[in-house]
Amino acid sequence: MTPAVSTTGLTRRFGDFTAVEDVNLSVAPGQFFGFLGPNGAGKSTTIKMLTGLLAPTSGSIEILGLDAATNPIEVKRQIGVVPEGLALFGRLTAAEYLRFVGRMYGLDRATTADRTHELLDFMNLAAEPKKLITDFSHGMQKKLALAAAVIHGPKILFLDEPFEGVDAIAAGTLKNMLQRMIARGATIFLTSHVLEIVERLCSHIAIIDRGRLIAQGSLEELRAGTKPLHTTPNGPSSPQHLTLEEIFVQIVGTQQIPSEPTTAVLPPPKELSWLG
Ligand SMILES: Nc1ncnc2c1ncn2[C@@H]1O[C@H](COP(=O)(O)OP(=O)(O)OP(=O)(O)O)[C@@H](O)[C@H]1O
Repeated sequence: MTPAVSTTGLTRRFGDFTAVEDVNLSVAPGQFFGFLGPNGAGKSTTIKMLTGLLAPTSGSIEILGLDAATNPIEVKRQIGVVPEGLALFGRLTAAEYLRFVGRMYGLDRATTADRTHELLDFMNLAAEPKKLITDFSHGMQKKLALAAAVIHGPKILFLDEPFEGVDAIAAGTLKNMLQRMIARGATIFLTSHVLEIVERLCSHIAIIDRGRLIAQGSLEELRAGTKPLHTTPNGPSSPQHLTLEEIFVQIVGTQQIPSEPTTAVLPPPKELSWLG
């Protein structure tokens, strides 16, 4: 089966510093994929390259079998992105912003209006229609960024630290949306430095440390430590027979694994029939 995302020898240097080195990732369609690693490991740099925001120094990226370097427009049609900095337009209202994004993706006016309405409702952002995005809380901005990332019904969604600074209720709404997309066959690639988030949501995981991929596999394989973990040929020694937590503690060098916001409260299910 053609992978949803695959990279070969993906490398990014900033001057003399190598932020991402020889990363070979493979994400199958329909996977909820967690890209885990401590601060500064290279997660954002990798996701920026996967989404066309940053050019690799070397190596290649394929999205749904398309070479990302030679098919940038087609790739952008198939993906949605919530980047680290959210990249919203602060002087617009949420509805104005979603309408703008929908039209940018080539949706017709009626479809854009319908989806804008549905998404604002789903994300509980419909109560203050005149409020400017700049006056939104961080959690509201994250929800809006996710709404904008899915308005065109992408097959793959990339999220850089989607739960960072988000309260339990907003986190519940975000998770609800992501699980809905997975149920409809979409692929999700999220970065996090929080083991708990990745363990709870993701079916497959890769772990990056100091720019190098040190593990990749299904959650069960990595948790059990029964299957040798994938390592890059010249990478660090294979962390075999360790649980995911032990691997992560080894990387981060502390038992103080950051914890997720408290239990999520899911809003009642609503229909977003075009999603996924
Ligand atoms: N534009 C840049 N110029 C120079 N160095 C950079 C640049 N962008 C990232 N880096 C460096 O590359 C390394 C990886 O950064 P990156 O943001 O990818 O890490 P991360 O895993 O996403 O970390 P965090 O969890 O803290 O967001 C860091 O040492 C960072 O300082």
